[in-house]
Amino acid sequence: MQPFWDRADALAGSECDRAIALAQAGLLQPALVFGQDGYAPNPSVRQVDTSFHARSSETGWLFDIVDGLFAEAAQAMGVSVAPMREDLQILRYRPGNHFQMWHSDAGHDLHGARTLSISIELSEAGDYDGGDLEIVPHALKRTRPLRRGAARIFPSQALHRVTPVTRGTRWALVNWTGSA
Ligand SMILES: O=C(O)CCC(=O)C(=O)O
Ligand SMILES: [Fe+2]
Repeated sequence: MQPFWDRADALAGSECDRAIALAQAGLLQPALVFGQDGYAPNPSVRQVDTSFHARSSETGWLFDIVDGLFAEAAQAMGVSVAPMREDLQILRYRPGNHFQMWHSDAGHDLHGARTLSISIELSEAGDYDGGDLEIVPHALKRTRPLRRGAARIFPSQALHRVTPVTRGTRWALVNWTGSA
C-alpha cells in the first residue's frame, strides 16, 4: 500500500465553512481516548474538542464527498473499502490542543475493522502554527502543512500524531472506513 494519498482540493472553501458551521451548531466536547477504563478524557494523550455527525439530510453532501475520496484512494492504494459507517468527526484544535501520542486508528478498540483514515484540513495553513498531522514514516518532520480543503488518506494502522497548536485554531474533519 502507498504510504498516503493526497487530494489538494477535496473541499472548496465554502464547503470547509459549511463543515465548521455543522460543528459550531452541534455539540463540541472534549475528546475521549480509549484506555483501560474504556473511553475517557486523557489530555496528556489527546486534548481537542470534537463533534460527531451522523449521515443525514443535513450532512449527506459531506458524506458523499468523503465516500468518493475514500473510494478513489482505495483504488490507488490497492485495498477495498465500503461506504463509511462511522459518524463524521469535526475537530477544533485551539492553542495547546493536540493528539500528541503516536497512535494507530485501528486494532486497539472496537475499530479493528478500519482500513483507511482521512483527515481534511478545514483551516487555512496560515491561521495556525503547530497542529501538524505526522504519519510514520513518510510525513515525519513535514514542514509544510496541507492547505485548506486538502485531504490526506492513510492506512489506519499507520502510527500518527498531531503536534500541539501553538497559535490560532486548526479545524479538521476525520473519519475512517473499512471493508464491506
Ligand atoms: O487531526 C487530525 O488530522 C487527525 C486526528 C487523529 O489522528 C484522530 O482523531 O484519530
Ligand atoms: Fe488518529
